[in-house]
Amino acid sequence: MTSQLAAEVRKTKSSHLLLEASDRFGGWLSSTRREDGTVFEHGPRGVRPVGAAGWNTLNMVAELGLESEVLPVPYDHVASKNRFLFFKGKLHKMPSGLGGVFRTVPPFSRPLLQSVLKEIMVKRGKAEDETVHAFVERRLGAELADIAIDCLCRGVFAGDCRQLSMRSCFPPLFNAERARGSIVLGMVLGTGEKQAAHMLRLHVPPSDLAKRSNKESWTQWSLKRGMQTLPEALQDALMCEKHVEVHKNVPVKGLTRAGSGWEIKLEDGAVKADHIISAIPAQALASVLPPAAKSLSQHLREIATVSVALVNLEYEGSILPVTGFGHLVPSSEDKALLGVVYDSVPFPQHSRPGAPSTRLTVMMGGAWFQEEFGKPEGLAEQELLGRATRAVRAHLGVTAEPQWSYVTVLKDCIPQYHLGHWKRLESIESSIKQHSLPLTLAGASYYGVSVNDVILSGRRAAESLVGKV
Ligand SMILES: Cc1cc2nc3c(=O)[nH]c(=O)nc-3n(C[C@H](O)[C@H](O)[C@H](O)COP(=O)(O)OP(=O)(O)OC[C@H]3O[C@@H](n4cnc5c(N)ncnc54)[C@H](O)[C@@H]3O)c2cc1C
Ligand SMILES: C=CC1=C(C)c2cc3[nH]c(cc4nc(cc5[nH]c(cc1n2)c(C)c5CCC(=O)O)C(CCC(=O)O)=C4C)c(C)c3C=C
Repeated sequence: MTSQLAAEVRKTKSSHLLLEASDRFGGWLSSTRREDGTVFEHGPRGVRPVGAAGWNTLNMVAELGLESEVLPVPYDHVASKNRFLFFKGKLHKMPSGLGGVFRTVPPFSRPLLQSVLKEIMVKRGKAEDETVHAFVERRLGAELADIAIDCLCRGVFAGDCRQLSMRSCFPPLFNAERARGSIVLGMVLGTGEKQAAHMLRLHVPPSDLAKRSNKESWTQWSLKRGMQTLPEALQDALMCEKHVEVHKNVPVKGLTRAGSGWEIKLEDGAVKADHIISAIPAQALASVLPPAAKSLSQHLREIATVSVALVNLEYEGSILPVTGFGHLVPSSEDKALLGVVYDSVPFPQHSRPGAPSTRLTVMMGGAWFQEEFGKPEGLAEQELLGRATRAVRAHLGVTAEPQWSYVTVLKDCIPQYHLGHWKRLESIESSIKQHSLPLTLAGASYYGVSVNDVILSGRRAAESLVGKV
């Protein structure tokens, strides 16, 4: 079958070939659509419409004809205003709005404003990079670092803020300190010409949909039939293109140099390419590069990933004691339990019509996966389901049994930008240059893990080649 594919590919005049190892496109964008209309997300569930990267994604959504599929969550929605922490056995609403900044909001022992004002006086750091925890502890105090930032890193990277790099995970805040000596001043005054020029280079004029997101102050959006709709629509659009071929179930097994290009080894057969855009995880790329690219492979292998155990739950009726986007759990409270998303609050349209129901997603593991669960392979679903429902009972007081559940282990699903990630990226880029490899990198392993970042990285990779076509 595959050798037939290799022969077919050689025969066609396609100038662009997309190869996907698995039986579906979209990677971690994965949604279950039940026959009764319920949608459960097993990967990302909301995309932020903010900034050039956010507009770029919405422009693509519009171009793919998905405007009518968009489910926006506006600024004044309860899911935008209410986000919780589970700390010392209790749920706490995170400070929001002006009131939340001036008042002391438990579990914090002083108003956020006090920490923010003090931040302006803190001396500028000198390190080339710093862990997220060290940076925030130095500038805003131990309490915010131990609780709020610890949670934030678990809810974006499923990662440990004591290992993650401030420079690579939160570049605007790192650059703000560098430019103005303070996060607060940097955010208020801007970080100077360098950043502005960078934004201009992005050149993302907003579509009507992106303008609408701005006008209506969306905080995030999803799609009526789930996030998986996006790669499906993209696949359909690509299949209509004359010079593009897309293939699934075709893992790239190896790469060797052939003249000025590559020979791509498939399971059975091979195809030739002038240039490769790699959108596979860094470690997967390392394992297919030729031995001559040993040092590049080594740097790619250093980009670690973590696994997440994800449990979707559906309960009969409206069973939540609070309403909001969900809650995060600091590692000091429970290392294994990262947080719970209250999916039916931001996206009630994904719930089955008729009788009320509550959909939750419990996420576990991340940077603590190995120490808490062992190897991700072969874990008992019942154990993970039990752990998830016990957390829902302890955190939310829900004693009912779920009427539907789905357990999955997402192995190596999220890259970790550990301390010194920027240096690794420099070594990777310079290795590609030094060996004149016709290779461009895209995807979550390098310059941002969000859906927006990843889509923008693909666009940039393609644009960098346009001159060569
Ligand atoms: C649980 C979870 C929740 C998340 N929540 C959000 C969120 O709310 N908002 C947000 O913006 N982001 C979120 N993210 C992050 C975001 O979803 C991911 O970072 C992003 O989808 C990664 O996309 P990617 O294309 O870089 O990588 P992947 O999705 O990993 O895709 C890589 C593809 O390469 C294929 N592949 C691998 N090896 C080969 C090979 N040898 N040959 C051919 N193909 C190969 C794989 O099969 C896969 O399809 C979340 C991630 C997870 C895991
Ligand atoms: C409330 C609980 C949350 C859990 C549990 C959670 C898990 C989780 N998230 C990611 C990756 C990303 N999440 C992102 C955005 C995001 N996540 C939550 C909450 C939880 N996430 C919220 C409220 C948001 C929106 C943030 C906002 O509006 O300010 C993103 C995108 C970040 C961006 O820059 O756009 C990513 C990436 C993983 C891997 C994960 C697993 C435990």
